[in-house]
Amino acid sequence: MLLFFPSYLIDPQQFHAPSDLRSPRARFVLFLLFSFFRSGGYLFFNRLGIMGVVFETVGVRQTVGKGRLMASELNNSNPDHDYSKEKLKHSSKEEMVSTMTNSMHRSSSRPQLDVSRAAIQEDSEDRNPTILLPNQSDDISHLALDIGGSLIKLVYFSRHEEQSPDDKRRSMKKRFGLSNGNRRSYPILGGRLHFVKFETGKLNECLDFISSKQLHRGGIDSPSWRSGTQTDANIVIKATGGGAYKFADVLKERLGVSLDKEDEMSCLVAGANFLLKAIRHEAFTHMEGQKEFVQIDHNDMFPYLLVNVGSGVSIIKVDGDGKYQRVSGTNVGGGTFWGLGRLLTKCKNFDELLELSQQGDNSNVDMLVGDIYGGLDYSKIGLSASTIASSFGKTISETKELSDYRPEDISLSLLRMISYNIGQISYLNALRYGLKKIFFGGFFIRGHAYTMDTISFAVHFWSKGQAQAMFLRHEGFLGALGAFMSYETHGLDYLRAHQLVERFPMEAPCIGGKIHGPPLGNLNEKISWLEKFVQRGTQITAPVPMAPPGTTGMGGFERPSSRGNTLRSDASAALNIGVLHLVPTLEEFPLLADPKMYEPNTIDLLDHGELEYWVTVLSEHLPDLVDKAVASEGGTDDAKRRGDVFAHAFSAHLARLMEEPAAYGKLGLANLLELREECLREFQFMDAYITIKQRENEASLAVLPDLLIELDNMNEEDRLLALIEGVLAANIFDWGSRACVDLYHKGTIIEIYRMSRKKMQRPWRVDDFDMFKERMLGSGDEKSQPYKRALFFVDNSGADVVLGMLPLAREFLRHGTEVVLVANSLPALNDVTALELPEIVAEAAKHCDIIRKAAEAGGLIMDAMVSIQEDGLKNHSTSVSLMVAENGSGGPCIDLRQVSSELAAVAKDADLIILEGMGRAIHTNLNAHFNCDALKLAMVKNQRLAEKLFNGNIYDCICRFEPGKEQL
Ligand SMILES: CC(C)(COP(=O)(O)O)[C@@H](O)C(=O)NCCC(=O)O
Ligand SMILES: [Mn+2]
Repeated sequence: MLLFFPSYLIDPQQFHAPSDLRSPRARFVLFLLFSFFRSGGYLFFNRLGIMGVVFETVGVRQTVGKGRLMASELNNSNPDHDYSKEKLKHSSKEEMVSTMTNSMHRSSSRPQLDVSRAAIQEDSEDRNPTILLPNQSDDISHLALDIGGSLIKLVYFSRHEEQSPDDKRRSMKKRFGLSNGNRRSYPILGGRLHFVKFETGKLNECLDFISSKQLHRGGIDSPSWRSGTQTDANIVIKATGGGAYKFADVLKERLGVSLDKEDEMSCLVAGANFLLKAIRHEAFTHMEGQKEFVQIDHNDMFPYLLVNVGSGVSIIKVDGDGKYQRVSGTNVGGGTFWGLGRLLTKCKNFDELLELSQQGDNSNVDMLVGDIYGGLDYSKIGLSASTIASSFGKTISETKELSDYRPEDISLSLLRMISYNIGQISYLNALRYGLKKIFFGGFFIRGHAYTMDTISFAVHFWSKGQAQAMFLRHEGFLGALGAFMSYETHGLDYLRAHQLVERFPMEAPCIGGKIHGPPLGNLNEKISWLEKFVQRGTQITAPVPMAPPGTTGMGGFERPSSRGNTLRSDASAALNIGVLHLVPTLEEFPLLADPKMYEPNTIDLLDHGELEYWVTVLSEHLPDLVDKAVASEGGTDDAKRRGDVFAHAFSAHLARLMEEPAAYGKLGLANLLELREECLREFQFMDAYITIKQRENEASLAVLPDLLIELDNMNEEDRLLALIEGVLAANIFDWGSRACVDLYHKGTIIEIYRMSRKKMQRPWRVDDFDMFKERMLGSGDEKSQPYKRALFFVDNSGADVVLGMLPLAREFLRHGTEVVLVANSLPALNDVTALELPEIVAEAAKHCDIIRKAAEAGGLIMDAMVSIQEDGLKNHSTSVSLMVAENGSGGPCIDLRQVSSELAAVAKDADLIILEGMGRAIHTNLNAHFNCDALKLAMVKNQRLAEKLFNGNIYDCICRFEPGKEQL
């Protein structure tokens, strides 16, 4: 059998030599590293565009006196571990890392690297700067209000606080000749849209909120606010809703601002159109407790009926952007429910009333068909005995007083009366204009399952299934969003779904869009808030106990089943609105064969069993992850505190999603895994696996030269097989897999390799190697055309990239194929990032001419080494290039609907993509089709997944080769 791994890999002593500094090899590696670091450093441009150089001295770790280093020892979460010593030992390296991460962790979101890069105006080469950040556009207003009868809705914009640390990559991109393509030259905001609501009766709370965040002045960080150049008297805020008239003077008095009043209907329509076009999972149906997101065809969106259920109800026929007609309305709306409900039940607020309805039985209040017909149906006209003949009808014929009725029953009766009525009137208007699509918005609905089911039922029943009721996740914010859109400088019109990323911060599972008390200013306040929340023993997602299913009149319809579901204690928290991150540089991956049909996730988490399984896997992984995260920040008390709160926050998200899987939009495994990374970043854990990654990189780089020699001694065919085996085997080093981490505790790296290698016997579980080989090497005498450009979607640090993907890349370079290593923009588990790759490649290049020349040609070596002299680079060799591109992701999977513009640009000339690892090739993209050839390589490191997808076993390997659609 072919021994792919060099013989010294079999000897643990040897293998670990680089770490224990005893072998000549280790000394050599140290020497190389030393000279590398001595001679150079990491180049950054800070946000002002001033070049800063962070020098680094030797940063290689020692594990002196250890003969046998368990893989798990790479984990520095060992309880005996002295974090402070570790910190001291590596201070210089960590300083560097912290320089990088500090700049990075100003962003708690998906990478917005390009956005900030584009902001650098000194860039004279970009004649049409594509994106201007808000700090270049003082005139952009940041707040819009919709002041309704019951609620005030705020939409405000916050600019990205961060500027990217890696402007060196920006210059690299230029060197690749990657232009920003057909970008626009008008300003687009790079930042975040926030959605917040207050009760109108608590206007002062709302004004305090605006004032403490200085939202009316463009936010605390705005240049005009800081410089004091803007006086409040000049500030004009867009506002809509009746309160914009009623409270104009109060706002002038309290904040000194004037309101520019926008027409309410225009705002509703503008808000709805924006949401339907720009947010992928905005609209959904809700029938019998089942929520299903609806894919809106932007080319076939109009006409539709928009029903906005606020205090009153407006029914608008929408024919296009700015084209609409208010065709009807009803005065029986949310205000009616709340007003009557308050009088009749003494409830203190809308949500309390809504919650009460959960335990109600309306048949105690409503007159049913059966009450009239002696318990019988009126079947001739299709009415069952339980049909509501008359809402509140029972209360007239009896001699009871109000106090004799249960508030719960009254509340439910009211809710049903109003919901059916709205559903019915909407249907009649849809019928009147021949419309099939009815979108319901407004805060009456508040994501309340029973309300939505009731409305849906009415529409479905009366239209005999011809019309469809759909709801909007941002239901209550249509008007405020429309008012925001009316600023001429907002630049939002052109944003599309792929440029928006919705993030759910810590408080999302706890409070939704509702604000209690003063805003949380900084991380510390957030942490304290969550700690209090936890201490109070508040069950963040406490379900309300439900009354046993009661009787009842069904108002012409059968009972909507969602009534049996649990509801959150705070019904308004069911509004699942995150913060919308505007990332204008994200693009759709251009090689997707059918972007409209593309679904990144392989596993459907709508299947409750799947969701439960994956949530359990992530929960079980949590303690270990917290250990790593805390250790990565030096194990300080502050880090421990952040670690605890992170665990609480992430658990709260998981609990929320278990309760309502569609709470944050359509949920796939990729989203769940990315949520974990985002949550870590929110608590400023920027790279939990940094130490592990560095150590594995060092160990792997040390053995790379011998591996290359061994490979070079093989014939072409054997080598190709060995290379693919190498990629598959090395994918076992995955700190996100429970089984693998357990393995690292049980054996040495080498033992794990051995096991992994044994698995390499073909046929693999999916084995298209022969097809791939034929495409690469041809068959018989017929040589095949080499690929022009291959995109390597790399996965993990250490052996995976160094001993797996890099040698494979080298083989392609040898064939004359240009290679782009595509890596994460932000850290996720032990995945290698685009920022880390140039250094790794530079190290590898020291042992290999092919890599060196190609990396020089691609500008990579210069990137990691001393001088970035752009002029010098223009004359570099004619060898094929090895390049690096960031993928735009900060998770272990990849959604190809939203990739960095850099990746989109390099993809245009690619004729092969290689997706590697479980996250990118199995959890996502297993079923994706491309216009170019695709090779999907991964080891399946989860038993259940192996069984489910491949009818196989854990550690099975997948080598799937798919000729591109255009080639077929
Ligand atoms: C997070 C991962 C997708 C990373 O795998 P990779 O892409 O590195 O091959 C994978 O480790 C995973 O699915 N882990 C969770 C399942 C488990 O622990 O079995
Ligand atoms: Mn990975």
